[in-house]
Amino acid sequence: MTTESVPNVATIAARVEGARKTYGVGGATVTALDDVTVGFDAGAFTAIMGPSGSGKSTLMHCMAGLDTLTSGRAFIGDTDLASLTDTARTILRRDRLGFVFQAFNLIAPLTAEENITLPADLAGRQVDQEWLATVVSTLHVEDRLDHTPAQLSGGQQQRVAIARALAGRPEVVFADEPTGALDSRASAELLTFLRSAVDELGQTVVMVTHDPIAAAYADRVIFLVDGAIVEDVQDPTHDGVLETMKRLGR
Ligand SMILES: Nc1ncnc2c1ncn2[C@@H]1O[C@H](COP(=O)(O)OP(=O)(O)OP(=O)(O)O)[C@@H](O)[C@H]1O
Repeated sequence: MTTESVPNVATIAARVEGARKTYGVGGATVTALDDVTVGFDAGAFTAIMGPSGSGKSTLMHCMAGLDTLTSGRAFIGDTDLASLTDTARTILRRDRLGFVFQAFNLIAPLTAEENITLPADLAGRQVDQEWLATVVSTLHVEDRLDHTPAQLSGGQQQRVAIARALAGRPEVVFADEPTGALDSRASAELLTFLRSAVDELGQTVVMVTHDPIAAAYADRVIFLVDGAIVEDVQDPTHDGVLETMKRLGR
């Protein structure tokens, strides 16, 4: 078989196969993920939605090596997370993934720039200055780099947190309710920047959200109910996402 005959499939940045996650034992067992198989394309922005308790965070945490599956497999690129020791998983998270959480988790006494380069500095890694300059200018924080978090607005702090997540040029950025603590203007700004990280910087973003407006920024939305994927929508619109949420009765 020549390479030309190999179908041109998109690269999958992260995926789970037959993922199950249960908590507790005996009668008190909760099934958080119930046989989920899904892949997330590299260079795409995917949202994960679903009602409270449907398994969104569990799916993200198991894919990002923050938690382990009860059965099934989780991969970052070609790396099977179950094949790694705890230490190797920690290093994979540090070196290959980026995280944006609802709480910005910026370090107060450090400047924006020091916060952005902290993960690389802790790992003893060189920061790619050219990439860093592109990231900070895409996020419009280049004139705020010597400010401390207290001197920045909430939206600016969140952009610095995104710059920190992107600084190591991660294979996947996992964002858990990144707009949860922001007003609508700062949310729109943040989502626009996540969109540019995908469109202009070629990054891969997977975002958990409850917000149909936020989900409409994504290329694709998957909906979870009771730990299973019930809808998988390409090019979502705000109205379409609302309609799906209504149809799912949540
Ligand atoms: N550490 C845990 N121990 C026991 N049960 C848990 C634990 N973590 C999650 N669960 C249960 O697993 C199910 C899925 O939880 P998960 O946090 O993934 O849902 P979610 O969709 O992210 O919810 P939310 O939108 O409220 O954050 C829920 O029933 C939850 O109560």
